[in-house]
Amino acid sequence: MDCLPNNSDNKTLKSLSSDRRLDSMDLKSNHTALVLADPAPLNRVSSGLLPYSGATFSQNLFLTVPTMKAGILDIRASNCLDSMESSSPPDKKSRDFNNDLESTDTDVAYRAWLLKYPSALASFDQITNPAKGKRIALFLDYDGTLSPIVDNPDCAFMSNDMRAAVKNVAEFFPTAIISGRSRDKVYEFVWLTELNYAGSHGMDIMGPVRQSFDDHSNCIRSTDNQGKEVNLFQPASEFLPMIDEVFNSLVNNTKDIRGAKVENNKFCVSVHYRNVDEKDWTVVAQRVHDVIRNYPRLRLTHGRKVLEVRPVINWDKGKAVTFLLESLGLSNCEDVLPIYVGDDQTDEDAFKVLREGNCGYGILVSSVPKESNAFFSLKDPQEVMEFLKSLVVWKKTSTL
Ligand SMILES: O=P(O)(O)OC[C@H]1O[C@H](O[C@H]2O[C@H](CO)[C@@H](O)[C@H](O)[C@H]2O)[C@H](O)[C@@H](O)[C@@H]1O
Repeated sequence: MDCLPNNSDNKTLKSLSSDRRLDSMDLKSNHTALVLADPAPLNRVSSGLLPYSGATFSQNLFLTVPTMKAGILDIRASNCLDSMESSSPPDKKSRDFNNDLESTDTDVAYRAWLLKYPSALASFDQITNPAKGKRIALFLDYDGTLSPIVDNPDCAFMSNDMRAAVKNVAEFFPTAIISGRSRDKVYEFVWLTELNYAGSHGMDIMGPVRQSFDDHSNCIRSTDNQGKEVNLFQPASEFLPMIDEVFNSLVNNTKDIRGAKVENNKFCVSVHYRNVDEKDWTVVAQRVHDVIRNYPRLRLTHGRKVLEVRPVINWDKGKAVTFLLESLGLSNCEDVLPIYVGDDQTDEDAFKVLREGNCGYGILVSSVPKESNAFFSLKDPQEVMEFLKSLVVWKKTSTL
């Protein structure tokens, strides 16, 4: 693993950052266009942001998913330009291509977008005023939120400054990390015992012991790294052997594709194509399709240059937020203001829960205009850090 040590600072991380490229590519598979790219910025999205659409929730944990026609993988992301500038700065090719006029256009579009999703820094009072007399509960995504996006997923370290900011904020507010990564992996990156962790897009939650959860199916007692008794909620535990099997098949099926990387996130699998030559993206999609077509109980979603294979269950980051609020005894909206900060498509489920519950705020981390269920925005992880620091200052000086 060609990674720098865990204490690498932001400058070093920036040098590891990936190139911004034109990412759109239509992959024709029978009648349906397969498109691999980062989720599209606003001006490039035509309809539904969800890559695999058509799934509906049934009453229980399982999703009802329409049968996939053989040979058709319905990934409905639109053609898009990967312009997540904060995490994927332009490479030389793009810089040459982009002239000053385009930058100005981008700035104008971003400023216009900020009217709809105001900066959480500029609107700090708007966020904290309703929090007076309430407890703020903080939920943080990891990749692209606490650490910049880099080429090698094993090297997505957070800076020491960010770690200190998260540690400080967690002293004042109950704080949880909710990541697509396995819980163990995200803990290895964050390395703070003061937090609660949910891995595998919320399908692996470690939280405080709650007697009331003892009868909850899929909730067991366990111990954390410090030997403290905790509750472990793993709603997809029965999928573990299937996920391992699929992981091995995906590794096997993609091993000849230069740059492709398959990551085992315990209850889901990520297939990264960030480092794959664009001309081979079709092959990546086809190989993933070839594997998962044999598993009707698995579905495919789409993140930042990553295809995510996950169980068809009625569980996501939004459900994880609700579960954690309950676990932490913070589910009364009258007394609690939850704030969720995230950058990815999977974070939209959490933004939606807060928006629809009229309880708390989603903050989208993005340097490009994107449609979102969040209320506010922050440009990049650097701004996330400033926001966390501001919360601490506000709490220390607040008299309420
Ligand atoms: O929910 P998150 O904590 O945001 O995790 C989502 C995925 O993040 C990681 O992939 C992304 O970040 C990598 C490192 O910067 C980058 O190389 C990759 O292109 C991104 O998609 C992680 O590796 C995945 O397993 C997570 O599902």
